[in-house]
Amino acid sequence: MTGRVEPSMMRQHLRMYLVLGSIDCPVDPTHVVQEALAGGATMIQFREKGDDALVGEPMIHLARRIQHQCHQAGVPYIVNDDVELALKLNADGVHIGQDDECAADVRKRIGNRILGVSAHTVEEAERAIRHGADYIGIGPIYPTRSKDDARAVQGTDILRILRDSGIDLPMVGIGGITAERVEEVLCAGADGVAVISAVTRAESAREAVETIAGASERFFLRKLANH
Ligand SMILES: Cc1ncc(COP(=O)(O)OP(=O)(O)O)c(N)n1
Ligand SMILES: Cc1ncsc1CCOP(=O)(O)O
Ligand SMILES: [Mg+2]
Repeated sequence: MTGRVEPSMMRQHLRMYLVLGSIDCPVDPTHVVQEALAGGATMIQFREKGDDALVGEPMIHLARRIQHQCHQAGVPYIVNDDVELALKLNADGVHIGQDDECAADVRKRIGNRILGVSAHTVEEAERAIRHGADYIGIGPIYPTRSKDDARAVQGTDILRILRDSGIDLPMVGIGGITAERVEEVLCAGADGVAVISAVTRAESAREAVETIAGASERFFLRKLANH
């Protein structure tokens, strides 16, 4: 990568952002990824955490396999939390939260790779911007079963509050998002949706992604037509 990713490109990557690790998937996670990519996932985050999560070589092996799938599909591959792993794999980016390594330090370590930072308030979002975030992840928007230590549910109001405060950075909503909720999340100001269970636990990950991506596309086409 020669320079930092452009905000307009970042917004496209955030449209249908799949986040997953082995514990989120009732079947082989690489199968879920393959189906999700075929359905139109626009970015993938490897988030291998939780009680029964893989560690060591098996974790690295899975991380590499998913990275290869993303590379073949031309879709950016982001590593959650583990900056060391992201650098070792030469991933396209890293996502960190408020309890992880300081975003400014991560920016220095990863150069121009994509940096995503979780934020729950205007102050956290403004700090993430100062520290060099390319996008912010906002949530949980709705109740979630995929993150034990999730903060309080924020609803879509937080997205509106952030936009009304003048924050223009690419922004993705996360937490309990389903196809039926996509429009509400985008309407409140998000550029896209990040989902785990709505895709990983769907009977068909491909159809789940197609439905979510379709709802998103319809929203943005309507927005364009109304301008
Ligand atoms: C896109 C996106 N947004 C938010 C998060 C949550 O990050 P964090 O708060 O660090 O929590 P963990 O995911 O590490 O448990 C995310 N991973 N992705
Ligand atoms: C990682 C994360 N951060 C905030 S909520 C969440 C979990 C989202 O998972 P789901 O889409 O299954 O609610
Ligand atoms: Mg984290």
